[in-house]
Amino acid sequence: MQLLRRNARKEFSSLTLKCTLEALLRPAFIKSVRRYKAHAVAPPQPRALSGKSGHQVPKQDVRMNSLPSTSSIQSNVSAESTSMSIPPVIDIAPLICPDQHTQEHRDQVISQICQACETWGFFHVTSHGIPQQLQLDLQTQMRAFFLAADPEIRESVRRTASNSRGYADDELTKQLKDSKQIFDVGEAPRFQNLPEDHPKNHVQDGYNQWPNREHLPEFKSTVSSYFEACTHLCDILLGAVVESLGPGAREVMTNAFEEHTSFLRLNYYPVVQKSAEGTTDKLGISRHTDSGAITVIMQDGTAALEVYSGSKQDACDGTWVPVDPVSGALTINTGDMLMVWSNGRFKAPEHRVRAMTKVQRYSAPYFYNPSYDAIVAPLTSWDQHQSPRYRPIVWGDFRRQRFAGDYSNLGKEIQIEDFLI
Ligand SMILES: O=C(O)CCC(=O)C(=O)O
Ligand SMILES: [Fe+2]
Repeated sequence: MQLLRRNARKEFSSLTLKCTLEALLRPAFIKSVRRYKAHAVAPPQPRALSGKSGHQVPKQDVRMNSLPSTSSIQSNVSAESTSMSIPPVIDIAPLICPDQHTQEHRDQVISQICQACETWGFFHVTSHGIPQQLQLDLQTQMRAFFLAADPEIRESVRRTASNSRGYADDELTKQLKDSKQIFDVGEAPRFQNLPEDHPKNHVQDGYNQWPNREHLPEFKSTVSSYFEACTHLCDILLGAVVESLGPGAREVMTNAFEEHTSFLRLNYYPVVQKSAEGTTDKLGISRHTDSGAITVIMQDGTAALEVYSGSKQDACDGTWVPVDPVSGALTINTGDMLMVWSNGRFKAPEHRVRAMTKVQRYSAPYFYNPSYDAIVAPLTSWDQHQSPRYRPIVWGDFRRQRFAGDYSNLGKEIQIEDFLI
């Protein structure tokens, strides 16, 4: 583990912001236990698990994509987009550079994050420490990969039923084919002196496949750097919310993420065919919740992501609310595992992506997932009045079943509701 972290450290040597650099290098490359301690913060007051806590999600209509096409990221996001952004925008500088802020500031930020997780399950973060240049570089590589004229560049890394990592253009969400193409990559291999596809480097999700260096020389290093930066950001975000989940939660999470199985997905949404009215009934991604703990989404400047304001899975009691990109921010959402750990207090929001009818879109969600053998069960000590609402889940089993459903239509896909007590 330490060795891998040390290799990743090299990737950041070009970062310039001192605070960012320190934040990226300091805790993420030492053992998880110490990572969380390095960011230890006073717990915010636990909030009651009640529909009345926090603000209510206002109802509003789906807003159609009105942003111009952009080839570069957040800097091109229009003012119109940001003013419509309803999930909160949280400046997390006090978490990224704790030495430069007071404990009070850190506590404020943590309580904002917890409130966002309890209500929307979505928020945007600024001052997150991931350099804009790295994001721009990632977008350049995404375009180079997905738009490469030679299809063999993608075909050579196509994922299979036994290897979830690589390229796909046939992803299913809730048994529906998404109008997008993806490339998935996970943690660097354990044995770096052996090829990535060596059996010793196979994990449950498979192994990383990389396009030929001759065609895309910067792809692997850029994607790997961005992956490590997201891991570090998620360590910090989880470290922030964990204190509010009661005594013992930090240790549980620390153990659960010791051998994290996170993966980064590169999404490309091509322009789909539309009707004479200029609309489509297709979706970039159908409604779903993310199955892991936390997702960090880098959106390009094109609005299409929406969160459901309704109360129930697959219900019709809410509306689709835009989660438009915010200049300089990354978009964060909570997933099923954090919802289970928090015993339903933090929401795993249903979200979807509209299909592109005018311009193509790119996004890069990083899914922060626990160890395969982590047993995820409700932590109830933060509210003694609650009994567990979910049965314990072995993350690796849940993940395996979800991937099987994403890969081929198995009928009803496993959902977190199946674990409700
Ligand atoms: O493209 C986006 O903005 C979000 C993607 C997403 O929700 C996912 O890949 O699970
Ligand atoms: Fe998602």
